[in-house]
Amino acid sequence: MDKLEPMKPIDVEEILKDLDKYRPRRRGWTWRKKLPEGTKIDRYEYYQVSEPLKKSIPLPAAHYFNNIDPQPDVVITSEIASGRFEDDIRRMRMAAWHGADHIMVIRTLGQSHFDGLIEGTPEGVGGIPITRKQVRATRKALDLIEDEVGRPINFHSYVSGVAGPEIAVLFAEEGVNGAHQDPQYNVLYRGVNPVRSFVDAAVAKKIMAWANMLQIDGAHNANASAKLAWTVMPELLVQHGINCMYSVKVGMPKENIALSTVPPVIAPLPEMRIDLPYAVALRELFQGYRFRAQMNTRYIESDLFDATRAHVINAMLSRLTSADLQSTITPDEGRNVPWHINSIRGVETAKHTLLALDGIKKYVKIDQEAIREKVRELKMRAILMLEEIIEMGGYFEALEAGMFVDNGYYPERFGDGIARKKDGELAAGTVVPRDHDYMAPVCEHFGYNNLPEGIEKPCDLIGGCTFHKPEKIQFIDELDETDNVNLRLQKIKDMRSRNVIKPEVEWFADGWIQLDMTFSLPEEYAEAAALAVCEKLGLEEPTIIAKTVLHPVEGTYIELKAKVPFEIKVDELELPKKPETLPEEELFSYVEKRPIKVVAATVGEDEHSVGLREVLDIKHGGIEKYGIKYTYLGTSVPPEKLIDAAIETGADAILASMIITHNDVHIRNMRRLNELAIEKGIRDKVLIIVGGTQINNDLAIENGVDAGFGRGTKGIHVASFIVKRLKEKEGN
Ligand SMILES: Cc1ncc(COP(=O)(O)O)c(/C=N/CCC[C@H](N)C(=O)O)c1O
Repeated sequence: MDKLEPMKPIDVEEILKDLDKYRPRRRGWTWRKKLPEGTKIDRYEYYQVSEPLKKSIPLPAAHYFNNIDPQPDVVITSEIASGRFEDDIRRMRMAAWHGADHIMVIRTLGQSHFDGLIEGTPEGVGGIPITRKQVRATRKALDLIEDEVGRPINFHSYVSGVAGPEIAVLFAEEGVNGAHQDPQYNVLYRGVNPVRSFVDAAVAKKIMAWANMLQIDGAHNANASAKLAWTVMPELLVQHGINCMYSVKVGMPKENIALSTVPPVIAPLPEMRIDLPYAVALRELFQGYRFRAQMNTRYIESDLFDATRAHVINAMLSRLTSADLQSTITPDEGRNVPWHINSIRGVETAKHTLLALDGIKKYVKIDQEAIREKVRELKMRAILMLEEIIEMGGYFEALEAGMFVDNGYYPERFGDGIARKKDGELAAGTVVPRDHDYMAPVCEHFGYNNLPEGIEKPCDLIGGCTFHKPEKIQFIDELDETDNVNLRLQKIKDMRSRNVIKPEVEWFADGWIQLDMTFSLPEEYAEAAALAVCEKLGLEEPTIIAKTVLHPVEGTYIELKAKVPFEIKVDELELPKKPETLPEEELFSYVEKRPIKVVAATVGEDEHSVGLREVLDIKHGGIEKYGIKYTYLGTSVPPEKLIDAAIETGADAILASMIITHNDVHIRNMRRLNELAIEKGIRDKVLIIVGGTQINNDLAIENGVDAGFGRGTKGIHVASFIVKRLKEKEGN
């Protein structure tokens, strides 16, 4: 398959075909192609955008502006890790269409403790088992997806754990474009021996540098682990410094070294006043490096709205300072492994906020004087901490003394840091000094290597290594016949062959749905009541995933997930009838011969007019475009007035917009219009057409009018209906 069928799901079996022969089309990271300042998109000016996509899904409000879908200059990450790569691939396509060009896959739980590579396609827990087959299939799928959207997509995972160097080689061989690599992560959060971690990191970083991979460091983990994250701000600067310098010393170019920066706090703290000086200090200290911004997972609760607000603030911080990547931790990380919808919501939030703040620095500047003192203080604290680390004898000694992730605001110390023994922890004593005659005939190998004189590259000694002779790569297909993608695809094939479907949240037809409900009960009763509702609905495994106390006794909002016990037969689905439209030429010529007049208004106490104006005005392709003349009476017009106007103007049709449906007021207004037209003796002379977001044709006809148009109605739909009816009544 050399390209995706536009309106067909990705065929995973096609992806898996000839995987042993697949070679990555490129190596290394790709940045977005920035457009010049003042670039016009439609009639609007932008200052921080990049080349547009060929295919994409714009933001919800784009349809007001000719459906433009500007792409910010900043790379946007979608973090995907359902545990099944065949479903991850589908979500990657969704995310790419919404504007993500950096796909990051979390690894299955504990992969950092596997001391070798794993093979095949087992299902993961909390993330995907990174294996050669999974990496290759995913990169091959991303090739197709990037061709479909028209922009390179960066595939990213993690080089850590006791098999870090092996993972780095795998990624370099398979064209992975970016990876987290920070030895401090191994030490502090995976309990790997410090010396082993740093030696492995040097080996891995050299390979990543050769593959031109972007590196993200692990500083964010400190303020995602500390009890009070703002207190580790000085340490974050130190951690970034350690990993940056170590990476430069190994030979990594600065433009490939991204500092992973997440804001230390969140509301109810005055987050911008605390986070902004930190963000400014970081960018001043690390000029020339890259910045990967990300909201702080530390504070993500299960409230999607709160997580989204945090996300907006973080992207705003990026625009007020600078960012090269904006990572979108899915807002649901606080409640379950990311679901499709929440991965997409995360990408939309980043894109929306970055566009909303496009060029904001033209009007809003940081008052460098006002912020100077705070920035200076943070730098001083970090420098003092570095000096003390040196006095303690260096990094490993400071580590043993528990200097890191201590909750004291340095130099304050609480003594609750994470201490790791230089000669202890996982894989202690496994670093063996290289003998004088040590020689490894492989390329990009860090450190002492007693190579013979005159060879062009080390692997010439063995006729090529896997970096220069990829045909030497050993591709293993599957090792576990009970846990692999072929078995999982069986279920998908079976359902597709029977043309049945189930709802899903992360895996194909996994059966899960999300419900929310509100009870006028205190929270514990509301939770019990919500579960009871699910039981009565016959749903399985109802589980509460979030709740909001609206008031201790007045009300509680509950969100649940539950499984549906049935399948839906796709063939039996009744698709809503699309409003028929006549060819535009036919509309123009009919109205030219037979002039049409309408009266239009938003009836009742309804002030919404945008939708109706779109249906009327030539600017939006409204009925005016076809020569139909309209008299617009405005908003909150009583039905009586609309009928009188129809009589005065001899209108052929009445267009009544009804957005408010509270207490069925829209239904009462429909019936009223019909009754009044009958009373005034014009019912057979005038078409009554109603419209609104909650309106549908059946409802309209049931309540005595001639047609009802819902969300997304355009002028051509209404013009076609009027002309069709007049033709039926008066002949051609
Ligand atoms: C420097 C480093 N190395 C390895 C791993 C992963 O390591 P394991 O495979 O889980 O052992 C991590 C993970 N960070 C948390 C998730 C990513 C976050 N959502 C982010 O986008 O930054 C890490 O930070």
